[in-house]
Amino acid sequence: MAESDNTSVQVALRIRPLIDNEISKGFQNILEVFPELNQVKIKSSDKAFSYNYVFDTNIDQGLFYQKCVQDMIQNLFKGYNVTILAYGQTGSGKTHSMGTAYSGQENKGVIPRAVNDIFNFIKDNFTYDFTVSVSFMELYQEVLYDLLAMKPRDQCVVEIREDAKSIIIPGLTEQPVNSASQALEYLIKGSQGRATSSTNMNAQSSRSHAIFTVNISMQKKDNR
Ligand SMILES: Nc1ncnc2c1ncn2[C@@H]1O[C@H](COP(=O)(O)OP(=O)(O)OP(=O)(O)O)[C@@H](O)[C@H]1O
Repeated sequence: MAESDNTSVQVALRIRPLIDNEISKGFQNILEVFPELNQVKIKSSDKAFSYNYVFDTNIDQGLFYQKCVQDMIQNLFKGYNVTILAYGQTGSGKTHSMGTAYSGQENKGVIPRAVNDIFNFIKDNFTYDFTVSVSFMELYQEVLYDLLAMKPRDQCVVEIREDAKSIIIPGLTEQPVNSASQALEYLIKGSQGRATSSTNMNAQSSRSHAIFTVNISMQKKDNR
């Protein structure tokens, strides 16, 4: 993944700042952070936890991406699958960090930054022809929805199947894209169709899992 070791799965802990609502209720941060050791300690106990990366509340979106995601994007062009997964309880900052609810803003998260890097790599590469497509799905209450089907929600349901080699989703929309902005338009359109409502811990909770996939095929120009 990046500088700290070469294992195929790495974990980054990002601690989000307290939001206004929490500050007004007197909530306090309970973690002591040792970024240089990639460790956190619960202040009231001796319990410490280590990760591949630990980011304190002051890390900005750009540095977060640069430190723990950007290097992985190169691996796509070496033929690897790259998965970036955000895990945490409601309100912990998954949508913010991933940029799934991107609407064109400056303070963008991982997905728009990764899409930009993918197309920058393609633009600078003259050896290969590239074909890129995107898909976007949502798992909500055990039902899988195709967020790019552009149909009424009850007609967007797709099924998960398994063939001899892999998991497949027959009928899932794959939109061909030629630029970062085109790919991000689909991210914006798809995320507008997601189920959201409030939880006790997040006024704008996603209430679901979302998977945005970028498929890249590359063919050496000489081989045609
Ligand atoms: N690093 C951060 N800096 C500033 N604000 C943040 C950060 N991370 C999250 N937030 C804010 O915290 C709130 C909750 O974040 P977010 O919606 O991303 O959580 P979530 O994990 O996706 O929650 P859910 O699972 O309920 O969808 C939002 O108001 C978001 O803007």
